[in-house]
Amino acid sequence: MELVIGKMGDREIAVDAQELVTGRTCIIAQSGAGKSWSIAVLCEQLCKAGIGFCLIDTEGEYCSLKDRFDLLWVGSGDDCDLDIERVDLSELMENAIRSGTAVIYDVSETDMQEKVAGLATVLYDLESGLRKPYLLIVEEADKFIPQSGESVKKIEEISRRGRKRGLGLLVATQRPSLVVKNVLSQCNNQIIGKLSIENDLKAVSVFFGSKKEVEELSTLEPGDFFVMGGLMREKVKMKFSRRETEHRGLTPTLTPAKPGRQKKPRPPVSPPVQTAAPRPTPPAPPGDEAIVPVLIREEAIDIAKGKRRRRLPFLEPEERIVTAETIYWPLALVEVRYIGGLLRKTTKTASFLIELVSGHFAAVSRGMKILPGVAELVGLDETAVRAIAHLPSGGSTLPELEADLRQPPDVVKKAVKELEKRKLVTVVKAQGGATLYMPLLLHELPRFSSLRQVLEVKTEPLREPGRPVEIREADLRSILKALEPTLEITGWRTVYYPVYEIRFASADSERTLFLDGISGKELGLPARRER
Ligand SMILES: Nc1ncnc2c1ncn2[C@@H]1O[C@H](COP(=O)(O)OP(=O)(O)OP(=O)(O)O)[C@@H](O)[C@H]1O
Repeated sequence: MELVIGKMGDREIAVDAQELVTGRTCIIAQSGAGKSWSIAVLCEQLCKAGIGFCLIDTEGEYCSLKDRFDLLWVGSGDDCDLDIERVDLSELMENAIRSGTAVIYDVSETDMQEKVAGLATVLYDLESGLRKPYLLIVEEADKFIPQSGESVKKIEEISRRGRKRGLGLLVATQRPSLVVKNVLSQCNNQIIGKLSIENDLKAVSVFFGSKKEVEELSTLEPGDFFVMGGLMREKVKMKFSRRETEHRGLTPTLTPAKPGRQKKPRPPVSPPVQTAAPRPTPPAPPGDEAIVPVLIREEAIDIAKGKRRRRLPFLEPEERIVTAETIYWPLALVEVRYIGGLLRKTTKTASFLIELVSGHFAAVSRGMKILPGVAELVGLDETAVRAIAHLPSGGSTLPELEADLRQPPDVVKKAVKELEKRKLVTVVKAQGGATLYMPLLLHELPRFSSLRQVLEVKTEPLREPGRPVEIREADLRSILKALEPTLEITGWRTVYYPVYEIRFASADSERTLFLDGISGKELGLPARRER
């Protein structure tokens, strides 16, 4: 039997169902490259073909499959079919294997390791007797079978011995270099999408015949994957089909099932299993959010090792790495309104991300980019900001500036003195003896009409203190007001970004370097002692 999963140009691409269900398959791609989407497409096809599987859902994002298909959702909360804390797992899985029922095992609200270990053991033991084709799908495999740290041994055993029992394994990860090597090497089927981190490209290079193909991985679009191994007769690069059910990949919380839906009766699961007891769900207090890091500390240290300074080539670097700490850097997504347009009659909106330690703007997608923002203006008073914003590159005299700012001479003089002290203006004697004040800003001031930042990243509650915020809403408001008097801040969302702070020391000096916790690239952020 074949399952159609996508297209290569106009050609439909189908995989061998037997191989998928009883073989060992890995789906590998970086965050946002379409893993959850492709797993959902595979699940939809398996459901249509009536083939049983159990999907370990770590984010509570697959329950939308229930909108179209008859499957069991085991999890936490009233909307699930079965309460994960109370269900008799052996009974449930025996019935599911016998009847070919699909099960979503939603561990997003539980102690995942323990629940997944229990499930893997039950499935393996049951299949030792039943030997009926059934597929175990493990999302975020790097959490359960990590290269370093505690691994769910039963999953490793399934990867080695499951096939003979009819128990297949599909593991998905965004960080192949962090998954137990034995499991990936047992995967005779590979579905590999976009990857950019060097270590991960190295980890999958064994599956490719040429360096060129490995390099191509970093250029793939979301949904594009190489499919290889026993799933197909030949390696193909294809795009997964459109999903038939809603994609909730960006929503990490459990989503309630729609009321009043018409559904076919579920396959019998007997004897009846305990159902979830209603429990009160107190609203969680809104806390700070943090963007989930991709790089682990060991990798950050590896990257930092390559950045140690050396005086002479070929000699050992003289710098040591003294500390490597994860720092959560405060950012704010700011929404503003102001009067703009050609005739300055239209209300305009803009949004931007600003880091709240020094005032740089930031762009976040797969990693963070630091952009000139208002950092040079932080700490200036409102008239000084207005003065620097009004100074033309050719300079102004004090009386000209007083007229522009409509401020008395002593106020303007004070502002200019402040700018001089901060080296943001220089004083030049023009021909004829006039004193000109010329701006020395390193970067152009932001133009609001071009600011359109959105933030589409996965966040989790901030679990440790972030780097202290130094720019608050009121501080930013006074800078922005000085640049655009009609502007008002209409939205402010603080989010913390993961950064590794690496401290180097040599015999005579110390320095700090920041590495992006997602891309591993160096970030130009201010070190603590420098402020
Ligand atoms: N085959 C596809 N066709 C069209 N769009 C796709 C496809 N695959 C992925 N996308 C787009 O890419 C986005 C990200 O996909 P998805 O959530 O599956 O990524 P992911 O690899 O699971 O990310 P994460 O690891 O962060 O959960 C989707 O919201 C969707 O917009």
